[in-house]
Amino acid sequence: MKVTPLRLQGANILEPIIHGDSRGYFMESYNEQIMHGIGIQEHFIQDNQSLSAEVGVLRGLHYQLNPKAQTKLIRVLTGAIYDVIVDIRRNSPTFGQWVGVILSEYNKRQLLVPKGFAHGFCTLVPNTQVLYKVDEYYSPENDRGILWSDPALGIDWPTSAPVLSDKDQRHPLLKDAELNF
Ligand SMILES: Cc1cn([C@H]2C[C@H](O)[C@@H](COP(=O)(O)OP(=O)(O)O[C@H]3O[C@H](C)C(=O)[C@H](O)[C@H]3O)O2)c(=O)[nH]c1=O
Repeated sequence: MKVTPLRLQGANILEPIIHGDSRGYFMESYNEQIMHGIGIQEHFIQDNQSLSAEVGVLRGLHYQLNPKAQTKLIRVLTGAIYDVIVDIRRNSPTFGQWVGVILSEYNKRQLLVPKGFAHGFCTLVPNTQVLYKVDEYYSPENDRGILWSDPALGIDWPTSAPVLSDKDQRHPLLKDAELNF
């Protein structure tokens, strides 16, 4: 497993070992012992999966408040996404800063998103399926969001006219968001 720290403290790109042969490939997409060996001690308790049919579907920016804040381990099964995380830890020196990475079925990269980050992605190809592990259960009462197009964030999304859920069209700006990290 190759680990590449991102410039926002605690966020990492993980690249598993791919065992290719004439049939295709095999990889251990998740191994708790290896995760613990590289310092990722979280115990993931829920797996999520989403399918986005179109290019330009944007889901986010989402997070759960403490005490139900989630660490997320994200990967793409089919297709490709531009995956974005935003540091929303009030005392962080990188508060309000974001990083974007491409995760795809081809690069098989995984993104570890620590608690205290808002997360969102935009699909780059049709029929993109995203899988992700979380270490806290879904908590609708603690589910919050930040507007994808918040000018204070200036996220360089691959489209200026994404396909959004009604909910994702109505999130507050970061300056107005409820935070407790
Ligand atoms: C997150 C979640 C949702 N749901 C239900 C709630 C809704 O009835 C339906 C769709 O939920 P939502 O529109 O929040 O799904 P996404 O827009 O894909 O949001 C997710 O994708 C972004 C990128 C994230 O980072 C979040 O983890 C997650 O919120 O699934 C559940 O039953 N369990 C869950 O864990």
